[in-house]
Amino acid sequence: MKEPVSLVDARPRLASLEARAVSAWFGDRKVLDRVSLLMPAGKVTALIGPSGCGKSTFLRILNRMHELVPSASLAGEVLVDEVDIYDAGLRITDARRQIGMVFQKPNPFPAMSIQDNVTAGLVLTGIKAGKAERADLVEECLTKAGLWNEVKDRLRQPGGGLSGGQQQRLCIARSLAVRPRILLMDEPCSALDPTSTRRIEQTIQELAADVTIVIVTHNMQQAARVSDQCAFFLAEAGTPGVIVEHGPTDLMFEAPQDQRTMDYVNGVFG
Ligand SMILES: Nc1ncnc2c1ncn2[C@@H]1O[C@H](COP(=O)(O)OP(=O)(O)OP(=O)(O)O)[C@@H](O)[C@H]1O
Repeated sequence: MKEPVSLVDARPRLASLEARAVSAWFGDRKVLDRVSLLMPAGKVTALIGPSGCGKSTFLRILNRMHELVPSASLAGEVLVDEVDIYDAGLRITDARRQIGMVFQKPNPFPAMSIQDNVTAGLVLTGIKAGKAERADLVEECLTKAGLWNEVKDRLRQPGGGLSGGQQQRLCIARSLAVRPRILLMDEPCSALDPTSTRRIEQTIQELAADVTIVIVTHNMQQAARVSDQCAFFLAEAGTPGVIVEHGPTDLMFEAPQDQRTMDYVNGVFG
C-alpha cells in the first residue's frame, strides 16, 4: 500500500490576497459595492469602519464563508497570489486551508485536550501526521501563538480550562497547524481583557513574518499598533459599504485624504 504523504512539513510561501470589485448581497439587499483591496504578503491589514458597513461580510468573502448564508450572493474576484479562490476548478476546502479564520469569541473544543485542539484541523483538511510529527507541530504552533510556555506542562488537559485570552491563542495555534498562507481575524480581542489583548497583539505582529494577516477591529489604537495598512469602510445613509480610503497605517491616522476618515479615526463618529 502506498504510504500517506505527510503535508505537515510543506511550509507554504507567503501569499498576497487581493479583492477585485467585490460586491455582496443578502437577498435583494446590497451590502458591499465593488470593493477592491490588495492585502500584501507578510503584512497586517486592518479593516476599520463603523458598525454595519460590511467589514465582517468582506472578511467572510475572503475565505468563502459568505456563501454559507442561504440568502447570500456575491460578485467579483478574490485572488491568492493571482489564483481566484472562487474559480470553479478550486475546491472550497483547498481555499479554506490556505485562508484560516479566527473569530471574535474564542471557540476551542472545550472537552478536547489542548494538544488535540491544536491538531484538530489536520483531519478535516486531510493532512496526515505521525505521533512525533504531531508533537513537533503542537509545540511549534503553540510557540508561534505565544502560548507554549503557559501550557507545555498540561497539554493533555482540556482546552476549556484555559482563560479567555489563552483560549484565543489556542484558536490561533489551531489555525496555524494547517499552515495557512493567510489568517483572517474578526475582532479577535473584543471578548478579552486589556492584558490578554496586548498579548494577542504581540502574537499578531510576530506571526506576520510567516502569514499574511487581515484583521477587523473597532479599536483604533489596536489598528494603529498592529497594522501596516488600513482600509476604512463606510456605508452612508443606507447605501452599500465601500472603501472610502486605504493606505499605510501611519498616513491613515496622521494625514488621511478624506475628511470622513479623519473624523472616524479621531472618534468623531462610529
Ligand atoms: N446573515 C445576514 N443576513 C442578512 N443581513 C446580514 C447578515 N449578516 C450581515 N448582514 C447585514 O449586512 C450589513 C453588513 O454587516 P457586517 O456584519 O458585515 O458589518 P460590520 O461592518 O462587520 O459590522 P460590525 O462592526 O457591527 O460587526 C449589515 O447591514 C448587516 O445587517
